[in-house]
Amino acid sequence: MKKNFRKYSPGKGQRPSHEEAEGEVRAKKHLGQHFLKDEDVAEKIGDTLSYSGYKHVLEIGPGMGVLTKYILRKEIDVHVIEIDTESVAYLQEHYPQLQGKVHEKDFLKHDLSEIFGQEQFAIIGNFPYNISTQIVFKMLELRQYIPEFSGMFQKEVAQRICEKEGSKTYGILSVLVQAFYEAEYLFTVPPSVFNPPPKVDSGVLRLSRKEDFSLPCNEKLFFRVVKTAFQQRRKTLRNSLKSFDLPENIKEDSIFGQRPEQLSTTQFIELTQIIEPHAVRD
Ligand SMILES: C[S@@+](CC[C@H](N)C(=O)[O-])C[C@H]1O[C@@H](n2cnc3c(N)ncnc32)[C@H](O)[C@@H]1O
Repeated sequence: MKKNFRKYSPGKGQRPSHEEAEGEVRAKKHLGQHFLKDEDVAEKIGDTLSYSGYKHVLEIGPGMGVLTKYILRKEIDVHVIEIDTESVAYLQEHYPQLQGKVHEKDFLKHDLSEIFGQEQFAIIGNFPYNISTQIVFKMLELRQYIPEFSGMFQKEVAQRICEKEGSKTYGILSVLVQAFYEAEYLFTVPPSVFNPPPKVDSGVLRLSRKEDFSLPCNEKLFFRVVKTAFQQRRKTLRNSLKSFDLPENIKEDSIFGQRPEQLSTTQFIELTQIIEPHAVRD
């Protein structure tokens, strides 16, 4: 990591400190606002997408645009979605090239087909940590439109998403994301590069959708099996998955004798295939 962090400045020259700068957005805790003040980190995050194989990028939560400005340098159509009216006004004033592409909406509630139709788009962001899990679940729901996803989460969340089986932090997010995406933990970012600084380290990851991302099992059932198994993660699968009306001839030493954190994504798919003929259809 470089030592001389450059201060954040939206093209108006250096300022004594972020807190003192006039006309900037006041950080609101309930919106998870921790503004990045280090240009090198912002540029590095901007470089985490490949910008190929799709025409559009959506940035979630641009705030004052510190990351946006690096995405705008790429040859790609950039849209941003921001819930905070004050940030939206700031972006409209400082980034005229975003005209018509700043969506003042809640990412979790907005229908993104209103922006991109049925076209493919990548997602990037320094995400609001208070809704990180919901962001990942929405991305999974829309996976057929999202070939690439990168950005910053609380370090533990980023690590959990990329974790492999056998670890204590391996869980629902790891299995569900890795069923459809290659997940890479890229680098750690310290609290000192934010204003206000969060209490914990942050981590940047990249998710690249697998070429064949349709599972060889009932996908709805796969989600249910994974979630149910991890709700009682200390039980063996034969106990935690009782509600699924399992086959009667389960052997002790089979996959069902294991705990969920021991199973790879592929084994969860196999498990779903075994359960599928017995599962009550919804
Ligand atoms: C951690 S800050 C990052 C801001 C900016 N990208 C940066 O790096 O300085 C998260 C941003 O997400 C925005 N945000 C929070 N909840 C949101 C939601 N549901 N939909 C869209 N934006 C949201 C906040 O207003 C804030 O600007």
